[in-house]
Amino acid sequence: MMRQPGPGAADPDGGPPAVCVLGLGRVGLAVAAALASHGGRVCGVDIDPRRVAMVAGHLPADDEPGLAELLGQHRFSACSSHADGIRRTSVTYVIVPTPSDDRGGYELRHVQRSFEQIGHALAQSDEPHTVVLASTVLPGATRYALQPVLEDASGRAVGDGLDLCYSPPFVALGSVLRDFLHPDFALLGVADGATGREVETVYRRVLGPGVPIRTMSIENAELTKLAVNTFLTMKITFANTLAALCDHLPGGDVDTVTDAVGSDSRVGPQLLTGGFGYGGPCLPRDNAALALLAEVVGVPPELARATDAADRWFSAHRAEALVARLRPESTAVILGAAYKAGTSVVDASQSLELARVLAAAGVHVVVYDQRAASAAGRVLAAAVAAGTVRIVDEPADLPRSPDLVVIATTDAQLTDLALDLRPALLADPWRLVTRERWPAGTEVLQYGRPNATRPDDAAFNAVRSLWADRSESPERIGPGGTGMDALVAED
Ligand SMILES: NC(=O)C1=CN([C@@H]2O[C@H](COP(=O)(O)OP(=O)(O)OC[C@H]3O[C@@H](n4cnc5c(N)ncnc54)[C@H](O)[C@@H]3O)[C@@H](O)[C@H]2O)C=CC1
Ligand SMILES: O=C(O)[C@H]1O[C@H](OP(=O)(O)OP(=O)(O)OC[C@H]2O[C@@H](n3ccc(=O)[nH]c3=O)[C@H](O)[C@@H]2O)[C@H](O)[C@@H](O)[C@@H]1O
Repeated sequence: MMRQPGPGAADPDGGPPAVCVLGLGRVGLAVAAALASHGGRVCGVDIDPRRVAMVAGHLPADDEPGLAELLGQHRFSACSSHADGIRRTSVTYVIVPTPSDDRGGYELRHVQRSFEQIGHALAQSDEPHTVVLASTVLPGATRYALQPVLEDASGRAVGDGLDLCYSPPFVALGSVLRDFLHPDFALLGVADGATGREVETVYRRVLGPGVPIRTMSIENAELTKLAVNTFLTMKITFANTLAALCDHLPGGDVDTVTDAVGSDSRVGPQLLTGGFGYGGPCLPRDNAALALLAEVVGVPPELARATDAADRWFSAHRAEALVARLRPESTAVILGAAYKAGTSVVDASQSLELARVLAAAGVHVVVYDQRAASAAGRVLAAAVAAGTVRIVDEPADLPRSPDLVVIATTDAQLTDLALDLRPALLADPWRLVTRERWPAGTEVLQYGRPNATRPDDAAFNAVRSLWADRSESPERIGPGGTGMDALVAED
């Protein structure tokens, strides 16, 4: 094939390397905008024309803080042609979906397709190029499943003017720009010691001098990404375990405990808030992937599995407890449909799972979310069609004095709304309603604190039995009393 010289390698203004970002989704669009905001020329490419149109400001962008202001800047362009985007740049970031597969790993078909497209574009040029995978994958995938695709399609070998790196961002939805530009560290996996220089140059410019770049092998970087996410879920689940223990302790208060535990610098305070369990497009799937890797190489997978099993157990147990408090035909309002405050994303939302459980028990459920109502409607389409769940985005459409209100996310405006509704029972998993605001006539249930408005002697008795005559100790204290061991064993 005839190779054409590409204009890619150097920026015409003599600036930092020009970057192509393949995949302008929830993460890619903001990452591309962040790269362009710091002086580099960036060309985004997406197979979805609506995402391409967002870059020029022709369509409203995602509701990421700061993103709208960065669209339409002259250094940031987008197109639908992989060849155009790649040949005008010297570094290509790939941030396309890697959905979970039925074993718990990540599907690679979108990344493979992207690597083919990059390979075909690079086959036409002799210019040096660096390909950086940023999507979440299992350790080994980049080198063993994806590098051959790139080499076959380009007719070039990695190491010979073609660099391959793995560099996933640590960004949470709702703060992608901030997290990308100000991370605790940047993670850079390189094919061998001599590669990755172009990416380091990009990072040095974008991230500033204070951010360490952890450069390591591709496989170590793949594992590091997975390790951070799975460690975070373990931390959240640990906080939820403390919350469930505090439910049964006279005067228990999970925030007092986690504040103190988190102030130990070996532990740290972040993601140590007991609440509603973890959801979203990322965290719920990463333990399954780590467990799969562990199992395949013969390492105990139980730690990762137990985290997920405990998370599911807490959700199911909390939902059952609410169902037990309601009669069929009762009305329940769930405030917040997204997996966390500040986003319209409903993937693996704990709130929608609760809606399903309550509706299945015959409760009339109304879910409120200003941003996520339409996405929630798609997820709960069957229940909405059956008339068991109603989804609204206007406070005026909420029923007054329902039997139950649940404040599902930490969105500040939901607290006022919950109080206005004057429910009989108010479930406040995140303990957002301060005691002086508890409305008269409403029973308030806060996860991680004993039910102060209706003290439950049975819960305290469970603790007292620790010191009772062993013959009187209830079975539930013994192993298996919660059914958790069965859950782990089933996985
Ligand atoms: N959502 C999150 O908070 C985070 C996600 N990640 C990882 O980043 C990756 C992407 O995630 P999201 O941005 O959430 O996905 P997304 O689904 O929001 O966006 C992916 C984009 O890629 C585009 N695309 C698919 N195939 C393409 C191709 N061949 N060429 C060009 N564009 C293509 C799609 O049209 C879509 O716009 C996943 O691996 C995810 O695990 C990493 C950190 C955070
Ligand atoms: O790899 C990824 O995709 C990303 O996954 C998470 O980002 P995200 O899922 O957007 O959101 P988080 O803010 O971490 O929250 C995740 C879930 O944990 C819950 N959570 C969070 C904090 C906490 O203390 N307790 C708790 O239950 C939240 O409500 C939410 O459901 C990580 O925070 C990012 O660093 C990572 O890059």
